Amino acid sequence: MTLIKVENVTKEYKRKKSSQNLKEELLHIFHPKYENVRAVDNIDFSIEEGEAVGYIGPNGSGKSTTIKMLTGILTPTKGNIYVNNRIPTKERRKNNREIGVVTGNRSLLFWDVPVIESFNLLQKMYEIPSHIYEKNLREFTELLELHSLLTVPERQLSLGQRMRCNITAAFLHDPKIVYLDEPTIGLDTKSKNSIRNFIKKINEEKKTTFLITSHDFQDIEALCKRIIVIDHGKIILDNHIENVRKEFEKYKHIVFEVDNNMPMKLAAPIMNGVKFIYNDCYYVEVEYEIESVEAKTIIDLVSNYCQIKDISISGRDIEHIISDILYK
Ligand SMILES: Nc1ncnc2c1ncn2[C@@H]1O[C@H](COP(=O)(O)OP(=O)(O)OP(=O)(O)O)[C@@H](O)[C@H]1O
Repeated sequence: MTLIKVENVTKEYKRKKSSQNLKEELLHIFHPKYENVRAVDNIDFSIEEGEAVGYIGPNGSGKSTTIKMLTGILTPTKGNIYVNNRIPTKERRKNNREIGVVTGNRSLLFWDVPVIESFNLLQKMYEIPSHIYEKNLREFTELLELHSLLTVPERQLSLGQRMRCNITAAFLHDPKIVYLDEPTIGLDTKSKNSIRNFIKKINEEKKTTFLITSHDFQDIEALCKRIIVIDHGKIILDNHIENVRKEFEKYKHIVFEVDNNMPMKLAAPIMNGVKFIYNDCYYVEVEYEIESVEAKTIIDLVSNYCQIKDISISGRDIEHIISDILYK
């Protein structure tokens, strides 16, 4: 079932025009001039129930604007958005009950009261039946290790602790869809892993649908099978990560563990599509173009010069592939 449908959506902001000189600046105080900024430009996509989709793009490409339209905070300038068959801006209250939103820079908790009090207030706001609330609270406290944090006010929590509590707050009412805007920004590896494991579990067990923006590609690779890439407000790619890898991956690396000190770079013949990246007494690293050379050819070549003890072959990570698509 399609849960999110975005059809030919454009969003323009009105922004005060900046002036070039003091005279113009003074004139603008009395007669301000405005210009339109097109943050999202005729985008189209749909997301099925239970999918976890990575929404990726450089700073200012239109990700947050899209999420704000999906949550009903902003109205599209053009086009249609349907979330669970509703127009979010027209049925905001109903929409709000079915979604959760987590952003790295806005909190769902009250600053000065113990975390558990914030959770209790959310239960009342969302009218969560007691048995569901208590079950979720118990489960999430366990998964995100919140036991010692529940009695502490938000202002006394570290960034990672605050994010774990915010994630809990966003999931207490069993939302159908969760928008995660930079959920692991500024966190250490342990906190990132704990949040990723939690999201993965909820996605798998409750079939919750996720749209995730993150500049950390490890979040995207850990959580999403599909990515949508937006640049200057336009969608430039919408595909499964594995398909993107297959389509755009041009090079692979082979690292050989060897047991002699042959200067490969000098000894091996120069081959088209093959580059010696590194070699010392123990390791040789080769980059090869997958279209023109086979891994076997390189293995045979290296084995002519060295005793090979171990081999590992790796592709380029998705971050580099996307960066090539965006910037080349
Ligand atoms: N309230 C606003 N008024 C005017 N322009 C805005 C407003 N909000 C965003 N913009 C502009 O719209 C464009 C898209 O911004 P948006 O915040 O959606 O990008 P983003 O992809 O979320 O960026 P980031 O990765 O930095 O969070 C930018 O050019 C931004 O300057």
